[in-house]
Amino acid sequence: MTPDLPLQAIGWPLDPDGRPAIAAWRELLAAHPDARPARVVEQHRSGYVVADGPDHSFSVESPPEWQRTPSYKKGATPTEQRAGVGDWVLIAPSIEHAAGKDRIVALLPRHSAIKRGAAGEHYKQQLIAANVDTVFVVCGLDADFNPRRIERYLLLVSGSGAEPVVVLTKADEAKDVPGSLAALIELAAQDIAVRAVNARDPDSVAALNPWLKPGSTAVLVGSSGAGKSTLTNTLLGIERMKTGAVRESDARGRHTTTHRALIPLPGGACLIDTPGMRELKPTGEETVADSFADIEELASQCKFRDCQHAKEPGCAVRAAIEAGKLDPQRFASYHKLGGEVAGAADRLAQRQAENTANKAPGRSPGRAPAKPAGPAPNARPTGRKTRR
Ligand SMILES: Nc1nc2c(ncn2[C@@H]2O[C@H](COP(=O)(O)OP(=O)(O)OP(=O)(O)O)[C@@H](O)[C@H]2O)c(=O)[nH]1
Ligand SMILES: [Zn+2]
Repeated sequence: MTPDLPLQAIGWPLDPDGRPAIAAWRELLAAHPDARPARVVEQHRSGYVVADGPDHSFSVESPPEWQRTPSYKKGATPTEQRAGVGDWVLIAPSIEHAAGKDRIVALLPRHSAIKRGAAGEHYKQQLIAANVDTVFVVCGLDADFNPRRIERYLLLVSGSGAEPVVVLTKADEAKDVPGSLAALIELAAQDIAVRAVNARDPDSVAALNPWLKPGSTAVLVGSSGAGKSTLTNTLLGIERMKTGAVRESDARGRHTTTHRALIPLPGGACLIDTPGMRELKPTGEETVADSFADIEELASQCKFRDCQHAKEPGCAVRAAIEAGKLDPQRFASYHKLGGEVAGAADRLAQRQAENTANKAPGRSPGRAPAKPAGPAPNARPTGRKTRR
């Protein structure tokens, strides 16, 4: 079987026999004999732009159930279950559209998903990118340098199925690169790669090549001005993204696109650039213990198994802080993020309970009980007290 070269160039995974590497994808393809795969490269409010090769992208219609407002009470598809940038979809000619526009007929299951909690009163998740192998957490070695924000990104990436790599830009202008690297020493202990680069210099950016193998997909996340567009340009070798320029709003004066373009790189990898994200709320699905394994390890040595690491005698965490072995700010971050994840997990569980209640036959939509059945997907940092 001839491999689908254009598809492979935008990340379509094939097994050695030339078949889609994921069994569920093969099944969906078999179930939709008239459809063909394409990858979402841009998401707009009205529909999607998909690609079936590195040089061919076109707009398609979304399924009707994705066009409704995502209200769980009305049974519309939740936002995170609709396609986002990086998703693989099956497309087929739309019957209503004589013009020949294709329509998305299926969303192929994701092998990874980077998500965050969306701003707003109601619990919502927002997909940042799907089917990503590597997440480059980009942070400048200037005034933007902030280990706490990096921790927050790493928490969101934990459990996504993608590998995080911390990319510190502006190394050429930084005064104290070793000092900044030392502030991230816990990451190295967790086997998270950290690379300091000059994003404008191709030789320096080549340090990221191990994560940019042909067929792989990487996403750049980081705050505005961190150097994501600069990195993209250097990797592309051309002036593609408008570096440093403020992205314009459309004619109606509002942003109607979530601009997250998927860009094929000359070396055969794909890159997804995200706009700078100001808010990084956990979804409640994260595992704080994974991102703070160093603190969890210390906590396992505390005298009391339900130690809050406050004033208890025999607290190994406080002892480590006092001995200068644990950064008190990292501990504060652990506490803060732990509380946020637990809060989001409660809201997620409540939403799931409401969803179940509304789907139950003979029930009119209404408020679900405050304490839902079933386990919350996550625990507070102190939640381990019952486990020892
Ligand atoms: N000297 C130096 N300047 C850099 C480096 N990386 C980025 N810059 C500069 O920093 C500014 C912001 O970089 P951008 O690439 O636009 O940042 P961004 O992350 O894409 O920002 P948003 O598009 O707002 O999300 C630009 O003026 C870049 O030229 C670097 O490694 N070294
Ligand atoms: Zn303790």
